[in-house]
Amino acid sequence: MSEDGSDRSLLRVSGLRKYFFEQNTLVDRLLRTDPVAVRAVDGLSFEIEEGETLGLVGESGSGKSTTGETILDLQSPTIGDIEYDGQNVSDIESYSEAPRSLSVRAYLLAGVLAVFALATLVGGVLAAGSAFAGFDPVGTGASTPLGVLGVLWALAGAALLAGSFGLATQRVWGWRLAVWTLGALLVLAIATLFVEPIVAVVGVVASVLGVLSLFKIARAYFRPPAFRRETAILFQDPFSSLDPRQSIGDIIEAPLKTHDWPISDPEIDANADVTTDGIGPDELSVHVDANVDKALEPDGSTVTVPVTVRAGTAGETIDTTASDPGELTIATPSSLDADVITQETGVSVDVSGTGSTGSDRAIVVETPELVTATVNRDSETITVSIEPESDAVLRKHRVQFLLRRVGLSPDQLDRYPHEFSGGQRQRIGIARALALEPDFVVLDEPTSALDVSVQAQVLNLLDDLQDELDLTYLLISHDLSVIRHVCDRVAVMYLGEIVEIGPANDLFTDPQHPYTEALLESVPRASTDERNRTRETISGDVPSPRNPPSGCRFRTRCPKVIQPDDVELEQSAYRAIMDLRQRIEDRELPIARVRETVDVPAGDESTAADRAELVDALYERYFANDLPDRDRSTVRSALEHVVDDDWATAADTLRERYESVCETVNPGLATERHAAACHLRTDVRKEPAETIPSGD
Ligand SMILES: Nc1ncnc2c1ncn2[C@@H]1O[C@H](COP(=O)(O)OP(=O)(O)OP(=O)(O)O)[C@@H](O)[C@H]1O
Repeated sequence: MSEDGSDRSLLRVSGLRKYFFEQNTLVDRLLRTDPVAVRAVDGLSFEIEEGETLGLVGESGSGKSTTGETILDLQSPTIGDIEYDGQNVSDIESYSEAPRSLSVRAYLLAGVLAVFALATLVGGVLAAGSAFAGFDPVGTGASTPLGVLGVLWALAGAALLAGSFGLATQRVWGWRLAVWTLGALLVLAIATLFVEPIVAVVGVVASVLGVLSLFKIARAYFRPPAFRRETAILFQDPFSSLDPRQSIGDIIEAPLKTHDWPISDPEIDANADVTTDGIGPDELSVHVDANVDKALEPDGSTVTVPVTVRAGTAGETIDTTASDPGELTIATPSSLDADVITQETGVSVDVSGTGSTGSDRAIVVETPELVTATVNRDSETITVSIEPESDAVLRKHRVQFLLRRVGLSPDQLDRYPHEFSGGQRQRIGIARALALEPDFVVLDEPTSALDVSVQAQVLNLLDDLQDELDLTYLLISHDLSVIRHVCDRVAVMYLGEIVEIGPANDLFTDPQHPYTEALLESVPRASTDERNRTRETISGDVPSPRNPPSGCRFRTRCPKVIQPDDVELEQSAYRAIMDLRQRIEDRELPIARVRETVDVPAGDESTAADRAELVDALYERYFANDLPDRDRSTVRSALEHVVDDDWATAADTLRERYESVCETVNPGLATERHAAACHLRTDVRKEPAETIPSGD
């Protein structure tokens, strides 16, 4: 729950599935091999509230990382909905929702493309007109073949014009149309080569220029989706996730460049808040660039630049390194040829010059860091223009700020990852993750590659950053102590499903699902009492996500699997029967080996007594402790069918008596705050039979 007590969901996931399809290549399809689905994430539904940390815990291979990556759209979901801040992620991603503001350069290039399209259209019409309609105002005297090409040029020109209009209005079809028509124009230009080489050369050059400008426009249009700016991921391994050939400054700056940060919002008004000292406001005008919101934080829909203008003294040198570190003082004398010396740490201004008006009074303008001021003075007015620093400077400042924020020195930005320790590298990873000011961060095993001694420092840093920046976290970990230490709520995953979800404290003190209980039991404890307790570890291997068990996926390993009403066996005996049944279904009983140990021949050569001996041997192999009479007789009857090579009847015999609700019905999670998908819970939801999407 968020700090103000409201429970606003930032992320809502419903029915999320992510299947990886194997044997799904063209060759497989030609050979008619059916694709195999690896059901990495299989029907997750949960919410994450603003400001909270949800932990995702489970054994290796349970689908935690795939869940995180699918939520962030680093993998596309097979099916299911992900809503972020009330909006479906696929809508946030859509092209029509791309950033509203385009750079002037992109508009300019779209204009160039339109002019080229228009010229092509006009040229084509003139050539066609001259060849076929006696319309030849500029005397092209085009031949019939050139006339035919002219018609095609005109058509392509019209299509390109439409395409550039579509681009300017941010439509996907505009992009496609422009690409296709430029391709067509290139072919036409080559065709024209055989008819009119000069026209062809002009056409080729123009088409190539068109293609180049198109790619530049595309870069501006097809920025990575807005959703990715609001979210980030911190990877497990700080060694492999940082490119060793890039300086850490470049590493942290990379997402800023990819997303064209800083981004200006044309809907934010910019104005100046001017105080003057010794200079009459009536002789002062201040122009503020509309895009200063790039450099300054807007307050609602307005960004205000505090500007102080004061009279300076001729001969005074103002060294801004000595001023308030949060502020940059830019000064110019009234003459415009002031000697401004930019240093890495600030700006010094020599105001010894005299004003063009003859005054020896200098003008000093103080503005916030990251905007620059230029002063112009004529006999009537002093004009101060405020504009943001260049994007490159703003990005560098941001990188320095981020480095400071994660506890590293901003001077280190030219150094390379190998010069840092594991903990420091993970701090660099955090700085990179936070570069675009995300609201939601997936932390994928953030400390598991680190020394124990630095794990706590990194976790504390993440905690501080969460408070300071109102971050919401999804923390993926198999380390229960990390989860317990950090998370508000916890979801436990097993084979692609959430088996239990609830507040961290409730889940750790009162686990509801046998899998959660087993996971908690498997954690080594520090105290002697605890160490001596009997630890019930989970038996068996995790089944394959290619063919997960029916019903409850944990049932093949569950120490509490539910027996049918008329069966009352010890859990271990029931488990042994279930395991035997599974082996029979998989036809994996080592009959031949057991036959050798008791020296019983195969097939018709064996007598009834031989077969009984073989059944005895098999029974003893799997049931060291004898079963009650009725169960012994059922199991032996099944084994007899096995010995007679009738595996199907053997499996049916066992299924008839021992089939558990755990295998026939998939338990779903109830909507309670603390819920477990287990038939032992009275509030369990019974899931309908599922349909598996195909690999198409
Ligand atoms: N690209 C892929 N192609 C096929 N199978 C995949 C792919 N990525 C993951 N899987 C499978 O999906 C299942 C879930 O993997 P995932 O990495 O999400 O699990 P995890 O719980 O994060 O495990 P770990 O803690 O080991 O990272 C695994 O069985 C894995 O083999």
